[in-house]
Amino acid sequence: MTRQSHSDNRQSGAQHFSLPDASLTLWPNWLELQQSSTLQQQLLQQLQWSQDSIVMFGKAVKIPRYQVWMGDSHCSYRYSGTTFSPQPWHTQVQQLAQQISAFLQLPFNCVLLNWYRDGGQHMGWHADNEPELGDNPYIASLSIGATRRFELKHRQQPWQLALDLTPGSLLLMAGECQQHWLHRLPKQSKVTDSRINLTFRYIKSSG
Ligand SMILES: O=C(O)CCC(=O)C(=O)O
Ligand SMILES: [Fe+2]
Repeated sequence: MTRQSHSDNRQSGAQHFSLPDASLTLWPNWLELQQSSTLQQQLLQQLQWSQDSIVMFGKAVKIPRYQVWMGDSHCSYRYSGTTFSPQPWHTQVQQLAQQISAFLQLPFNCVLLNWYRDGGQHMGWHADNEPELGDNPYIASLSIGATRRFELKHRQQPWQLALDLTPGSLLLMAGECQQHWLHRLPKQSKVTDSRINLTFRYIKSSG
């Protein structure tokens, strides 16, 4: 009997969710646990995390998590009235982008990293539908650290879905997901461990 390598197992574990107006696929063990925890330590120590502010009702409010925007130099990103220039690629993160590109057969040139210190930190309902991402953007979301719930709800219909994003899981949101659905990472006050999520994206270069 031959032993399957980890990379062969990745694809076989795919879970596809057939939702109206969206395509969602989850690979629960895309990274091994040991790889996830090494990566988490590196990213926590080596990246310049910042707790940005956004303007809400005319007031600057700190967002309830820490972020890094990273990628190719043309990948600026406008979010709640502020433009973020990308930090240059961190070697490990760039390698991950290349591996995920090869695995999914899709190009990625930038990534938003979110660090949730504990279950009190969160992200509210939104869609990743910024114009620079183009029509029907595909987004690959890699999670490491604490398991957190990820929720989706349809914009017009009473349809909802909740997933547990475990460490090492890779979630692909594609199709018309960002147009018709919202997603969030709710507070989970019982969760005491921290989590990092990387959402790999593709921004076309203008001109
Ligand atoms: O932390 C997560 O799983 C969600 C992140 C997310 O939705 C985003 O970065 O746009
Ligand atoms: Fe998002």
